[in-house]
Amino acid sequence: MASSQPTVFVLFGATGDLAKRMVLPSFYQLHLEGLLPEKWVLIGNGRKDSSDDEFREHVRSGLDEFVENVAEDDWSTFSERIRFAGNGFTVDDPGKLPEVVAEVKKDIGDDAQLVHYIALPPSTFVDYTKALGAHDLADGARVVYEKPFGTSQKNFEELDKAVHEVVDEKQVYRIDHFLGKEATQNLHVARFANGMISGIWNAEHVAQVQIDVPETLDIDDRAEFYDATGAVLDMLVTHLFQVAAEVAMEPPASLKADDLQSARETVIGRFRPLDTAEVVLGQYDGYRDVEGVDENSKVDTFVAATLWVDTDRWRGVPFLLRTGKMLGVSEQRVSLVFRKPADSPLGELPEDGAVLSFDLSGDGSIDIAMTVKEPGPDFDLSVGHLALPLESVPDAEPLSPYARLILDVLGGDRSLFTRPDGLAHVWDVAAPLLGDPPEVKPYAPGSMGPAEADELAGPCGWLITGK
Ligand SMILES: NC(=O)C1=CN([C@@H]2O[C@H](COP(=O)(O)OP(=O)(O)OC[C@H]3O[C@@H](n4cnc5c(N)ncnc54)[C@H](OP(=O)(O)O)[C@@H]3O)[C@@H](O)[C@H]2O)C=CC1
Ligand SMILES: O=C1O[C@H](COP(=O)(O)O)[C@@H](O)[C@H](O)[C@H]1O
Repeated sequence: MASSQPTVFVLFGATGDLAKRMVLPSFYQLHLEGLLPEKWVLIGNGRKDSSDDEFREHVRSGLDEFVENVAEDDWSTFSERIRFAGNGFTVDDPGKLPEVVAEVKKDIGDDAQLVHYIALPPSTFVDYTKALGAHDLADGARVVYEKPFGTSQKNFEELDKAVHEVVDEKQVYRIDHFLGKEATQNLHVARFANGMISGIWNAEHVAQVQIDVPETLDIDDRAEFYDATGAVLDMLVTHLFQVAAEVAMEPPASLKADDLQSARETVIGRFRPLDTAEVVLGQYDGYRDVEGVDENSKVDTFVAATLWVDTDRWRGVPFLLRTGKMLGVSEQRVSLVFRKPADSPLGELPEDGAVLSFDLSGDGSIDIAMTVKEPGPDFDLSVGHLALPLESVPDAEPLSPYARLILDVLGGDRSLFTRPDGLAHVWDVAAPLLGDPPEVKPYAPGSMGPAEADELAGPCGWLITGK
């Protein structure tokens, strides 16, 4: 639950794509489910000088697009708590924000918790952080940073320094929304709550781990952002590394924020720097024709990589990571492929005949693949599948990842947010790839990426085939 303390939520970048698609619909979900404090106000910020009503119209059109059936009563109680403070926000000129914050605090209480959500292009994070300090809006506030927290090692270090000059680490919430997914949270619950799983979560039993996030999505709406970023920075070193850390971490002392964060950040420190011979980069045919993309762009829209985790638990087990745009299928799956029993009396067994997997998409699901006798007169082996959709769990009320993470910010729980020590290691792990990337190979839209990526997966192959 969020705290009951009155809250002023300032959304920087309130007119942007992320705000419209994720943050505002999630806030609305929390409002509908009664999970927000009794007294709260959301103040949108932007560079234009829009009125409260103009911004409310903008919010409403976003909800109509991304939320099913917005009821008028619900909208009315939601919209009356929405304000807009325009004219930008810089060190030299704070625009209207300080005066609107003061007005709102007068109304809901001077002790209101201030939460700043920075949903802006990453290039602006340093300046907005400095402006928070310059205009006395940082004291005691919580500050949420969107990903990526740093666009290069140098930029990460500069941002980290700027942030810590203005706020204490305990005030900082760095979002990686893959950590907020229901099925991602179930990675450690499945493992630490179930004796049948905890004992086999290691190299003795697991032959390989696949973290596979192919997407059919293109990049049309975000061409400029994407062409400056690419799949490695957009997905691999952010979401896929964080999920790999969730799988690979040692048992935390408790599931309290500090212990869980430490377990995740410590294991990132044991990721071996990537070997570019084990990385395949790709770009889909037609990418350079997209408006906003450089006609000679060499940006990667696909990456597959083998990650090695140098701990006793995982030494020798490849973590196969893959993601890309315009592929044949959209899935988000973490799979632990188990070793075949040695000297089985059943003879040759399928490579993918024992797999525990977590579907991270939507409300999430936990699935098991196991080798069984194919029912019938003959003694043939086949692979059967069991699925546990998490929404089918009694009393389940799944939250979207953004709703989960916003709720945690309001409640002051930093367990599912990243820390700078882990992020600093991420740049070390990625350095060989960023410094000397392999050639970007072409692939056909609708395929599963360059053929070279298939070789990384070994005899098991990628479990998601797109067929
Ligand atoms: N969109 C997505 O799907 C995802 C985005 N993210 C992250 O969320 C953040 C926001 O992304 P997104 O919403 O797509 O970005 P947008 O490009 O839509 O920008 C958000 C808003 O920021 C303001 N803005 C843009 N450029 C500047 C600038 N130079 N200085 C000050 N304000 C500026 C604009 O508002 P105005 O004109 O009103 O000032 C704009 O509407 C990024 O860090 C991104 O990496 C993370 C996951 C997914
Ligand atoms: O952060 C990002 O994530 C999305 C995939 O996230 P989803 O869970 O919301 O589908 C990805 O498409 C995008 O490129 C990336 O910026």
